[in-house]
Amino acid sequence: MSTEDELAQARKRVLAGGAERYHAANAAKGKLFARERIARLVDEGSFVEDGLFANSLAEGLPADGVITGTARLDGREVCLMANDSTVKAGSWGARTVEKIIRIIERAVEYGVPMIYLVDSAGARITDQVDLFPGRRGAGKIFHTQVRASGAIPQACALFGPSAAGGAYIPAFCDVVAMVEGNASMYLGSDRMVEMVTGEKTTLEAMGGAKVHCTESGVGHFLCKTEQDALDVVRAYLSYLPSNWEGRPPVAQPRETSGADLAAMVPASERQAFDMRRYVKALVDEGSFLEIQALWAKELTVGFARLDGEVIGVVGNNSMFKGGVLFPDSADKASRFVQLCDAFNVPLLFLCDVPGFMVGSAVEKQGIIRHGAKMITAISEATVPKICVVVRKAYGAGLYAMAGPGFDPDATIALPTAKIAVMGAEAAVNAVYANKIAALPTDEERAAFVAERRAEYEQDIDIMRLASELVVDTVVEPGDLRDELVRRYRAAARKDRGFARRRHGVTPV
Ligand SMILES: CCC(=O)SCCNC(=O)CCNC(=O)[C@H](O)C(C)(C)COP(=O)(O)OP(=O)(O)OC[C@H]1O[C@@H](n2cnc3c(N)ncnc32)[C@H](O)[C@@H]1OP(=O)(O)O
Repeated sequence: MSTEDELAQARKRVLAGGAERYHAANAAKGKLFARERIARLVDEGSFVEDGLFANSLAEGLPADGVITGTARLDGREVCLMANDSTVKAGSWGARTVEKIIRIIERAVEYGVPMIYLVDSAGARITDQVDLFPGRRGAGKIFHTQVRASGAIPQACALFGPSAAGGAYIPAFCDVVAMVEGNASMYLGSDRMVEMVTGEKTTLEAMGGAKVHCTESGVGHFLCKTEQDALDVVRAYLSYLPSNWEGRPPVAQPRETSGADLAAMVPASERQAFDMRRYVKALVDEGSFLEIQALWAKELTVGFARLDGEVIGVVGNNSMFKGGVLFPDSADKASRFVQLCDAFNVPLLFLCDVPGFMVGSAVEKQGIIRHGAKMITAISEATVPKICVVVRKAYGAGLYAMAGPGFDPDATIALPTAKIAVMGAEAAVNAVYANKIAALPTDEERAAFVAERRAEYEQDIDIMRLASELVVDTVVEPGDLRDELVRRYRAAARKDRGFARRRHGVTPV
């Protein structure tokens, strides 16, 4: 049994983390000590730690390299873990693994978000028999995370490496914030890659924050500093309930920025406009939190507030690749729709979509299964869904954006809306190519095409579609926000039911 003094000494040693040289190395990279990260994130004095003395009989392994516990964040309970990279580079020993599993299990039991502050070399290779293969080995961390997914929010801030198995902790989170320059995720280190494949690369080039936030889509927020990463985790959680049974927190309603929605949408569909600007002008000022802003930019997704209530926005952005849907944008949408559906966040689809990309490159990438995944997510989402056709909704793009066949609570058209199997130019070409080719002069061909196009445009006129009940209403852009507020309010009492099956077989 320790004396009071010995206990205080032991506590002090653990709280100091690893040897000074590791602290100095981290500080030189601009990295904070794991305990400082926690202090900066949670409400002051609210952190309650478990397993402080884990592996304390071993030399040089304070807390076994991970800090776990409960805390309050903006007044709400959370569970968290933080790797201490001053202890064997934050690698996982057997107690590390047990502590991580226990805190995730606790988060599920308490029905509160789980936050992962990651900076880790993955499995502690020297201790592998104890931590790797068993029933409560490292694999159990991932199993527990997957079972927790959709039950509680899981958010990760990544400050340093997350090597090998360590890379899966972020991967199983809803979102990952990565600090530029220091954060990286990879299955094999640069040394291992060279040994196995001969490729010479670096952690940054292969799995750095920029790569994952702009190219692979594994990272969701690219952050300049550690503080930015902590702030974005806090912001993310502010839009979500503590668990799947709750409703998202309601905030004080705010006015819009006052920007003119009508003026933002050019009449010619050949002219691009920035859907992110449009969203920002529609929702409560300053409330749009865009997710994966730098990846698959032809589609924008994120949380926002409408009269104080949280919504999830999915919008086509014609500023990038004309707003056409690609495999990555389809994946981005499906994941976000699933996230919103899991946590009772109503969805708003803002359509300006020419359809899915065509051609051999995307077919080889499996555009059909990626598109099918997006359509599956939208079909399975039972939260209130409103589809606003801002400009065009062509082809399967209409289906992927929760068009009328996908049980939306409403399909709203703006006067600029066009809904069609394809645009007029493509349609006339598809149907009349032989007839056009048979005409003798350019003038005759041009006149024929212009006539057919005019007929086509008349056919898909939005007032005709309103009269056929294809859309539920047509509103002026200036009335859109009020219309949405009223409709979401009405849909809030919707009975979402439960599907009588285990789960679908999702196209992957
Ligand atoms: C589930 C399957 C798995 O997860 S297998 C895990 C495989 N992990 C790896 O291959 C990562 C190996 N480690 C690294 O690449 C580097 O340590 C990284 C993470 C990039 C950090 O580099 P750096 O900050 O320079 O630290 P460092 O290499 O000087 O290491 C500091 C001390 O920690 C140790 N360490 C590191 N990684 C591990 C590990 N996975 N298992 C056991 N020990 C590890 C190093 O040996 C070093 O110790 P010491 O200071 O020499 O006593």
